[in-house]
Amino acid sequence: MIPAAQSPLVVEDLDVRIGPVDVVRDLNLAVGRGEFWGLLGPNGVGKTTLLKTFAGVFEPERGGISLDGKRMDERRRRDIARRLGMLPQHTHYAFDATCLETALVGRHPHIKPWARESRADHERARDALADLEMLELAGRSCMDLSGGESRRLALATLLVQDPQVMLLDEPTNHLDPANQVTILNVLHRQVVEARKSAVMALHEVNLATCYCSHVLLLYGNGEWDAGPTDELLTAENLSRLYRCRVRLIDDGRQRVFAVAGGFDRQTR
Ligand SMILES: Nc1ncnc2c1ncn2[C@@H]1O[C@H](COP(=O)(O)OP(=O)(O)OP(=O)(O)O)[C@@H](O)[C@H]1O
Repeated sequence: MIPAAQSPLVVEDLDVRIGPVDVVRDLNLAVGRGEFWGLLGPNGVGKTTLLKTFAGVFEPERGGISLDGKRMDERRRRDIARRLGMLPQHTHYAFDATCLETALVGRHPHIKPWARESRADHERARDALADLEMLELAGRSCMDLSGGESRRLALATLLVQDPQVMLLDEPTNHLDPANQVTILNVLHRQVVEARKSAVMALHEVNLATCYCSHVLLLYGNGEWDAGPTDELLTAENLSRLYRCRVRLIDDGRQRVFAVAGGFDRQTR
């Protein structure tokens, strides 16, 4: 087992609260290289708030976060941006730029202020757009994209940034099932082949089962559970998590979780 100190993202004794919502109490976690963590919990439990805390942009009540062995609050923002990147839940583009120019913004933490992006930076941006099946849109304005295309462009920009730690807030938002699989395959390759570390908030439990090596479950009132996906993603835990009855369906080829309401009606 990798010692926690060598994990790119280490969370120690963390208490997070927003308004009246107790997000976590005493959270301890080490996200290692090659680990893909799923962050699951009901609406409003604090997944986005916790990701923002991991990114160093939301202040915890207690405890701290270390990035590559150094406390986050001792690092400069530019240094953090070279090591950690976040895909926010919503994608808004403030400037009318092409998709290629927008993706190139991901290189900014790596180049000197006022310097131009290099040929290698351009190649990296084109490769990321190609990975997200968006190369044909490279010259299109980012203002003219559909919801799903905007989402894929935001993810391409994150790939161009190339951080060790990726924080992903519902990356599959706005995407049809095929595109969900496309982008999760890209992210999974980043994690497994390039040995990156990812924490991804999502609501699609069956995608978490397929892609995540570990899960962090937020139950509300500061309660949480963390560990390997195989151990923690059970019908019992999911029923408690979402406060509705969840069943495991296993046809011998695939195991899927289903909310029992609709399923019960079909099989009665
Ligand atoms: N700036 C704020 N001030 C006060 N409360 C806030 C603020 N931002 C968010 N909240 C509240 O904090 C709680 C947690 O919000 P958060 O967005 O982290 O939840 P979430 O688990 O990501 O939700 P969802 O699954 O719906 O995206 C919610 O009740 C939300 O209304």
